[in-house]
Order: sequence, then C-alpha cells, then structure tokens
Amino acid sequence: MNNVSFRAVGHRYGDRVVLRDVDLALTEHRIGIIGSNGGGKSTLARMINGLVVPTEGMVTVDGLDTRRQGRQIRRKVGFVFTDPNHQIIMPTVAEDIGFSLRRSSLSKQDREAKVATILERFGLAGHADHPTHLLSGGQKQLLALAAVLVTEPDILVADEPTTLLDLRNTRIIADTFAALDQQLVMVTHQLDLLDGFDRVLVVEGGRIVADGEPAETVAFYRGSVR
Ligand SMILES: Nc1ncnc2c1ncn2[C@@H]1O[C@H](COP(=O)(O)OP(=O)(O)OP(=O)(O)O)[C@@H](O)[C@H]1O
Repeated sequence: MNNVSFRAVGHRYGDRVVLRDVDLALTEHRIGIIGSNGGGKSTLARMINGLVVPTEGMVTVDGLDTRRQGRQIRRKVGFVFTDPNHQIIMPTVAEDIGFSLRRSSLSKQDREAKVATILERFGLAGHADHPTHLLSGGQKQLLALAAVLVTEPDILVADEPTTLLDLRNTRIIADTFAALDQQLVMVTHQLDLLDGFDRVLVVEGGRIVADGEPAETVAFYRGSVR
C-alpha cells in the first residue's frame, strides 16, 4: 500500500485553528475518518491530495510533498467531493468520464471502451448521452466517482461519497469500495459503511481523538456523543 504521512501538521483558516498536532502514517488498505460536524475531517482529507496545504508541518504521499509536488500527487490521488457538482464538468455523462482520460495515451477506441465499461459498472450505461445537469443527485454522485475511478488512481480519497444516495446506490458504492485494490480513505457519517475497514480515525475539534480498529473507534465515537 501507499504511505500517506502527516508530520506535525496543523492548519488554520485565518486566525481559526482547525487542525493541530496531527502525526499519522496511513499505510492500511481502507481507512475511515469520522467525527462531529466541523471537526476537521474534510480539511484532513483534502490535505492528502494537496487541495489544502498545511499551514504547519508537512504532508507527503509516497515521499512526494503536497506543498511542492501537488500536480504529481493529484495524478496519484483521486478525490471525490461530497457535492458532485464540484467536479462534473462536461455536458453529457460519457463526455464527463471521457474528460478524465484526456491526458491518457490510450487510443480513441480504447478510451471509449473504458468509458463504456465504467458506465456499465455504475449503472449509468443507459445515461451515456444524458445531459449531466439533468441527472438526479445520486446519479451525479455515481458519475463523479466513476469519473475519478476511470483514471485508476493509486489512492482514492472520498469525502462523504454516499450522502445523496438511496439504499441501493449506497450498497453499490460500498461494494465498489470493498472491491477496490487501491488504498481508500473515506470520510463518512454512515458508520455502517466502515465494516471491513482496517483503521478508523476519529477527528474532533481539530485533533485525532481516537485511532484504531473500527469496532473500538466507532464505539468510542458513539460513546462520546451520548
Ligand atoms: N475554506 C475555509 N475557510 C474558512 N474556514 C473553513 C474553510 N473550510 C473549512 N473551514 C472551517 O474549518 C472547520 C473544519 O471544517 P471541515 O470541513 O474540515 O470539518 P468536517 O469535520 O469535515 O465537518 P462536516 O462533518 O460538517 O463536513 C470548520 O469550523 C469550518 O467552518
């Protein structure tokens, strides 16, 4: 697996400290991040692909520094936003996925085949020529995930990727994640999605307050809100 390293990381937005004293080596296959609203989970997740660079300390991914090697890191680390509108760019579903492959060296034919395969996998094959703005919220979320996975990133970071999904599509995403060979870091409020994860971090008030096996850390989090 990859090695995501946080060394003495802190972050502030203006005067507001939102993360402090974060030291982590993330090497496990599936890692969850949970905790109360505003605790700093998204900020932490965004640091992994350099969308947010720390105001203190250093984040590296396989030795690449997010502050100086952001472009290389973003090729390695795929990021799925909570709100798919942040990442859907093209007018139609197939074009949007094709756009993710614009820098690939594949032939046009291979590229189209790859787009078709991923559309099928995410139940979007019947929507290939559908205008993206007419998709339902859940379909948009599936499209956003498909558009990231088609690039085959080494690491997938997903920030609450199932918030807009119904039960069936949540299951599709959970199964997709369970079958991923890549390292996965997922922020979620849906604690049942963490079954089978290797490690869970609980983030509260800008600090990691629990870190370990899902059973223990989820129990800790549940206990802390009683
Ligand atoms: N761009 C920004 N500018 C200023 N403050 C911000 C910015 N982004 C986040 N914050 C603040 O940083 C803190 C942590 O936010 P973050 O989104 O990381 O928390 P979170 O744990 O992901 O929350 P949630 O569960 O509600 O998504 C919050 O107080 C938030 O208001």
